[in-house]
Amino acid sequence: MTEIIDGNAVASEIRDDLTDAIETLADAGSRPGLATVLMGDDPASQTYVNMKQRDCEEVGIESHHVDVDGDAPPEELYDAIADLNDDSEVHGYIVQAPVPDHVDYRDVIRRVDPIKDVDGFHPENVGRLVAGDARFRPCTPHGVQKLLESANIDTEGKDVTIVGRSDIVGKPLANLLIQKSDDGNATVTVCHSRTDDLAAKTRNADIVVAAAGVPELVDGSMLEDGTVVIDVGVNRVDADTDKGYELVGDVEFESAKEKASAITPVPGGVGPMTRAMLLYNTVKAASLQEDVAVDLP
Ligand SMILES: Nc1nc(=O)c2c([nH]1)NC[C@@H]1CN(c3ccc(C(=O)N[C@@H](CCC(=O)O)C(=O)O)cc3)C=[N+]21
Repeated sequence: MTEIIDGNAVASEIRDDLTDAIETLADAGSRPGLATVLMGDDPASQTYVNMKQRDCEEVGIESHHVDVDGDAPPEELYDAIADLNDDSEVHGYIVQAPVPDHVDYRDVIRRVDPIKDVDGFHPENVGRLVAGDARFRPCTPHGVQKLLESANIDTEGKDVTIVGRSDIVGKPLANLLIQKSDDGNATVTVCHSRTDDLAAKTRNADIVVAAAGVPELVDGSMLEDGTVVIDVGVNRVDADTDKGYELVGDVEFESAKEKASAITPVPGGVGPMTRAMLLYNTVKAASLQEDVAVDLP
């Protein structure tokens, strides 16, 4: 039987576990604050922002939001960032990607105060992670690690094939999984659009993480029996539904499920974990800035 890993359930447990830490902070007189910044009106980004606000409410994190006009000059976004860096009620914030084409996301990230960088994208935080001294683990890779842990899937000595080399998922996840630690110790292969014979790499894997942003790129024919399959893809494809679209992963679920020992669905897999780990990083940011020790799950 293939185990369907329930990301909504694991994310809900993490939110529960975070409430203790949030109470500890409240007792010390501070409430963690998370802000989202959205430049432009990408509909997917708007959905995520709304979901994050609901998550915050549920656990007792104060949520803030800043909209920047999609046609505004980059400086307007930089000003919003400077304001958030100065705002003592905001312990963490993220600038929703993608930003409009006339803005360079790297220039944006460099302006975020690293202690408030709950995405973990600032070069200082990337460097710390690579050096094995992560301050904020990027939310999606961290969520993948927590999902594996929740399903009792040990990564030690395992062959993990990551499909996708993004700065947000593939690269940081590869770095975390090769680290000498209980949630690392894996042998990692990172594949991408120029990889020769992708199927040979996925067939060799004990664990496949699909994070390429290509709908249904990985199917059952590319997997050996017993593989653990983690689907990071959240692709909106046009469909005849109420919303006019359907959410499709980077894995062809039905055929992959026939081979997998465990698999994450889309929706309801990695997505909710990404949001839960954002709350986690926000609590950690508040703990660091307020100098109040907390127990994190
Ligand atoms: N600075 C920045 N940080 C991010 O972390 C970031 C970003 N930009 N840009 C876009 C991606 C994507 N992302 C998702 C988060 C949650 C779900 C999620 O909760 N998905 C639900 C359902 C979503 C739905 O129904 O549309 C699920 O998979 O079950 C999906 C995708 C965060 N990202």
